[in-house]
Amino acid sequence: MAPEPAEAGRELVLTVEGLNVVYRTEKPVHAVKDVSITLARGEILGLAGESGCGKTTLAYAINRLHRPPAEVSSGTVTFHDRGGADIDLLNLGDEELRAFRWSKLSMVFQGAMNSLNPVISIREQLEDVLTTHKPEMGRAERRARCEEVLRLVGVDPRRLDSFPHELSGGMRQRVMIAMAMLLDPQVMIMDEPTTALDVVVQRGILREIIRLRDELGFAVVFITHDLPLLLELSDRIAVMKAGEIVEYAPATEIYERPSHPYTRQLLGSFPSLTGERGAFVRTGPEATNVNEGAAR
Ligand SMILES: Nc1ncnc2c1ncn2[C@@H]1O[C@H](COP(=O)(O)OP(=O)(O)OP(=O)(O)O)[C@@H](O)[C@H]1O
Repeated sequence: MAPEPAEAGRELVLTVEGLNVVYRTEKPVHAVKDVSITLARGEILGLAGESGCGKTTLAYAINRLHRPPAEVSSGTVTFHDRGGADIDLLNLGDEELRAFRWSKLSMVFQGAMNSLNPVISIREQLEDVLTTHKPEMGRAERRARCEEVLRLVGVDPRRLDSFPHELSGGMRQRVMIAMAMLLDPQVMIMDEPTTALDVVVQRGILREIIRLRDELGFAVVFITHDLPLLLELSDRIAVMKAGEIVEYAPATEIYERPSHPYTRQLLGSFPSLTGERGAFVRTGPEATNVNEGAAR
């Protein structure tokens, strides 16, 4: 499937072309099949599909985080840097890759909140990212940046001296999002970032993500099996089935005119989407009142 041309006037930040990922196990699993997607600057791209369809494998491969037995058998991933340079992600050396991750593209994983080190304070864990990537940064500046990102995600900076177990699950996940934002990346890949949280907390965090995207202009690949949530959040949606992207269109089009039978089936499996069409509210960048919409 050829990548969709960028919408008029929208500059691209990421292009994935013909990507194939295979798990080289005894019986090889072709988990990602000829996937081509583009991500525009500031865009929220939703990646939908049932468990096991290959969403996580795709996200890992984009950021070169896949490990054997997973192998990218063909395809390209190109990052279009702010300065105009194109970065061929699949061919970066290890050092370049380390410098690239977090600073240009960061990831918030499924259950990331549990990956915080329990015996190290939030401050130390955030500062560690800065010391590694920006060794030139002074102590005061580092502290200020950590406070700033916590504020951005709605966590009181006084929490910096807390340990992970002293924070609720929602707060820990916000801390992980803050960490992903520390170096001001151009792209964030979020893999089921709120699935483990209750609906109210989930809504709050999603509202923050939309607001921050509007303010800071980063692009997001948002992965979830929760299609109703993606319809509200995303500009475009790619629907994945058994490793393939079977439909790829603006969220409104997916909702109003789903063309693939599998998309229709997915939409049909969410009772909240099958009622009065007028009840549905989109909260994309064009929506006038993003916060109110997302709060529903
Ligand atoms: N280490 C592995 N070895 C072999 N096959 C794997 C491995 N990891 C994943 N797979 C297979 O690859 C396919 C895609 O899995 P993946 O985890 O990417 O799907 P997903 O859509 O992200 O699912 P979920 O929403 O449950 O995380 C599945 O068939 C899965 O069984």
